[in-house]
Amino acid sequence: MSAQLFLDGVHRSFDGFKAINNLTLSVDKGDLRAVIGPNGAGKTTMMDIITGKTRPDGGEVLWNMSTDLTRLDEAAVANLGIGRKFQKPTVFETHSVEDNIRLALKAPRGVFATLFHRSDKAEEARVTALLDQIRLTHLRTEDAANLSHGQKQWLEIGMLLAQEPDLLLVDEPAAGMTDAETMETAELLKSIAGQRTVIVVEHDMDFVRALDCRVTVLHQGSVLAEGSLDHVSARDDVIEVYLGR
Ligand SMILES: Nc1ncnc2c1ncn2[C@@H]1O[C@H](COP(=O)(O)OP(=O)(O)OP(=O)(O)O)[C@@H](O)[C@H]1O
Repeated sequence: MSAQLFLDGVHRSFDGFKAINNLTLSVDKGDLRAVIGPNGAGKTTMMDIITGKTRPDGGEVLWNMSTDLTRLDEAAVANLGIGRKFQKPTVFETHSVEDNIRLALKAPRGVFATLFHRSDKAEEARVTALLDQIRLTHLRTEDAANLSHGQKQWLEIGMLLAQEPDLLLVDEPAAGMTDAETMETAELLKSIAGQRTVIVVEHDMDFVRALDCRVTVLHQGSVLAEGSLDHVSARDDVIEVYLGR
């Protein structure tokens, strides 16, 4: 097997409730994967387990089929090149867009440093390339505080990219975005995949459709269905868990 990330029989209960129940999931290097599922399906808990925030009661989470992430803490997981973007954007509001990226370039993985350093040419080229990728070149000298919600999300994605993650976990990026921002975010994540692996948890089906990628449906802590969005959304069991019939 060649999966970059392989969850094997993972369990986690909270007060007897099985939030993650024998979850097995495999993602290859460079994949773009959407994870969907009704409220309480275990999506956030799954991300928490991958990133070392929550320890499972059992099972393994293998990185490159060798390192069991469940034995590591959050900092060690981040250090392996696994970056996480939470739903709420966290950028340095009183710094310019380009300085936010510069700070992230200097920081150790998983921690944004708080000191500025002198920039060199290579670093400036990287800042320029990242700003271009996240579509914020025209706003590079603007304070981050003045960005729209969607632009702040892109900036934070850019800050994570500055840290060269191999795997990017993104939690509901489209929440609160305009329709145009939502579609641009899908394009951005598609442009990141291939070089990096991207796993996106999302509720917005227009966004998931725009991602045009393999979809995993979680339900009661395990995988209910997997395949294209058309494939999974045509299944009676998926329709049932979404519509509660
Ligand atoms: N720290 C915790 N303590 C107790 N129960 C928890 C904890 N974390 C999660 N749960 C429970 O586990 C279940 C799965 O929650 P989780 O947040 O992973 O679902 P989700 O699929 O991300 O849902 P949503 O789409 O609403 O964010 C829920 O019933 C939740 O209440």
